[in-house]
Amino acid sequence: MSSSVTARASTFIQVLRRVFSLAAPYFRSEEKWRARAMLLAIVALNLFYVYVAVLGNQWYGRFYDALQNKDVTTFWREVRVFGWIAFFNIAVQVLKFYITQLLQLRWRTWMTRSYLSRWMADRTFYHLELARYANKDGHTPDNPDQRLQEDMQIFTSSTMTLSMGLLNAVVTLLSFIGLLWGLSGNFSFTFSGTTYQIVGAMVWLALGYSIVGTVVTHFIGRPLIGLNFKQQRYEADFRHHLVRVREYSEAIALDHGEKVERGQLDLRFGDVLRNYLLLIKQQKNLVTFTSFFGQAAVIFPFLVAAQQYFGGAFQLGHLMQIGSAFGKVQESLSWFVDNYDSVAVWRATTDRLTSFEDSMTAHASRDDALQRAPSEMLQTDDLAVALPNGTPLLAGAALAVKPGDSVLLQGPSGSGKSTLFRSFAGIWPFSKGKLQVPDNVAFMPQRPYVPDGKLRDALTYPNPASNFSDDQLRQALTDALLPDLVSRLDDSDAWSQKLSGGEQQRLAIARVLLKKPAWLFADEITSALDAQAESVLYKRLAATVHAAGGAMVSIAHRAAVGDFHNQRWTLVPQEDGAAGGARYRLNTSAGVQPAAA
Ligand SMILES: Nc1ncnc2c1ncn2[C@@H]1O[C@H](COP(=O)(O)OP(=O)(O)OP(=O)(O)O)[C@@H](O)[C@H]1O
Repeated sequence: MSSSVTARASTFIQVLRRVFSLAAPYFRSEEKWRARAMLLAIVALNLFYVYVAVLGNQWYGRFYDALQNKDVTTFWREVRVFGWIAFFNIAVQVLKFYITQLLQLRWRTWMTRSYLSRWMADRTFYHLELARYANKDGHTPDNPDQRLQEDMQIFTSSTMTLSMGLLNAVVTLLSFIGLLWGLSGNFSFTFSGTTYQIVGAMVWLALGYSIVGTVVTHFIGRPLIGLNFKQQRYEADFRHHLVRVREYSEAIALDHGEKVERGQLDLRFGDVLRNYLLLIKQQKNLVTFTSFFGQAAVIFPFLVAAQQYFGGAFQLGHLMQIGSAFGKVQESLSWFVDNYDSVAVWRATTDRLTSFEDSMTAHASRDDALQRAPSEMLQTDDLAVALPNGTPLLAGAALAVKPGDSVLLQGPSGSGKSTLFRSFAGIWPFSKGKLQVPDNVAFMPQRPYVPDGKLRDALTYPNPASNFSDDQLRQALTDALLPDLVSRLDDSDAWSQKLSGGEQQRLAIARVLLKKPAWLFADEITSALDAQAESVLYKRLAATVHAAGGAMVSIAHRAAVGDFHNQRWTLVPQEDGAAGGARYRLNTSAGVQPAAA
């Protein structure tokens, strides 16, 4: 029993630590003075709110006594006093609400921006995705979009609401417990002929009542934490799949994949529903208990004090004061009971944000096994490339590309050509060895990213369109064999959906012709183009990089592409157990045998 209590206490401390490490950075940030001032104001308003409640309780005594004594003068005076109490009550509530909301909003803004910066920095967003597919153990966070959007909103608002609620409860308890102690007098009862007296009986009763309530609530509500955690995850998975259907709408429609997608959506929505049902059932039990607990608390103090009241021990005002003070003490002691559901959601959110935070921190402090150095040429030494699950793909590669070269990289599908490019680009974290890379490099992936919006922005991505003149933009489109788009620079559209595959490839080539990099790594950039366009564009690209004093390395399956290159590297399958255990070895000695190779 005691070991389980110790374990719970240490879990509770861990949760508090997590909350602190998530919350503290904002209050230490460049906005700290404003944030602390607002927090202080909210605390002060909360304290004042409790003070107004104490005044309200005293007012109860005077007002009901005036009613009982039929004292009209006091009655009207107390009505005026009530007006003031109500005025302060309302004013404090409004101010409290407004400042709390503002602080929440600022906090969320700061936190979201800071997490976004970290997520987008150092390719964290890409590496976390790679890690997630590599580790199916659930340690890497799912749905970062949800963490950045929904979880941050819940965390900041719940942390404020719950912490201020708790503060309110503690201060209310401290203020009213003394009051209740004074009001409750001694409670006496006779048992086996002996009369016992309990000092401050009402306080002890409120305490006992609330402790029982808290324990029972915790017992009934504990599964809610895990269920809420899962609920947020299932909702995010469902939303994510909907977004994928939207993104790949055309491919799905062409494949007649509606039925499969519908099945997948039903599956994910099924998870949402099943878990939600469990949540509802658990919440129903909790609501049943907390409602009973709340209702019983209304009548409980009157039942206890009735005997003394009818015996003439005190007046109606005193009885009403006892009822109200008992209510306040019990309410504050039952803070946990009333907020169990919110605490469960808040804790699940805290866990999700902590795991996101941890994986970003781990990513930032990782050791890069690939040593990169700047150079005039591309050179690798003992380069090893593996898959995210650790399977070696390529080992011991020693490569060199000098300015003026143009290299064609070939090999079976899935042999690791694109992954080798990812290593050259420094984005593949599963690479080892030494790599020297020149600057002024452009990498062209198999599937170019074409953002929605104005065509000029898509053309210059990721640089601002204002870096280039309209003439330059038009020339690049013409050179990339996209004359029809020349007049549409200011048109806004979903270009990734509207442009054909070949047009998107030509748009990516136009980007390169515009930026004029010295080094170019091109991955299947003309696979959707006809032979004539392929020939024209490769020649233009080679001329661009060579004019800038660099070189070009291309991946292409089509043998004809060999005509535009003077060297060939080939990925050749290795025997099992060959050096490094890698699946492929890179043969760089083959010359280019045009077309027929
Ligand atoms: N993010 C990833 N997670 C797990 N495996 C991956 C990932 N990316 C690539 N791979 C695997 O690495 C291997 C090499 O992939 P890569 O895309 O480099 O091949 P490729 O030679 O360029 O193929 P293709 O000619 O078909 O484009 C493949 O087996 C692929 O499944």
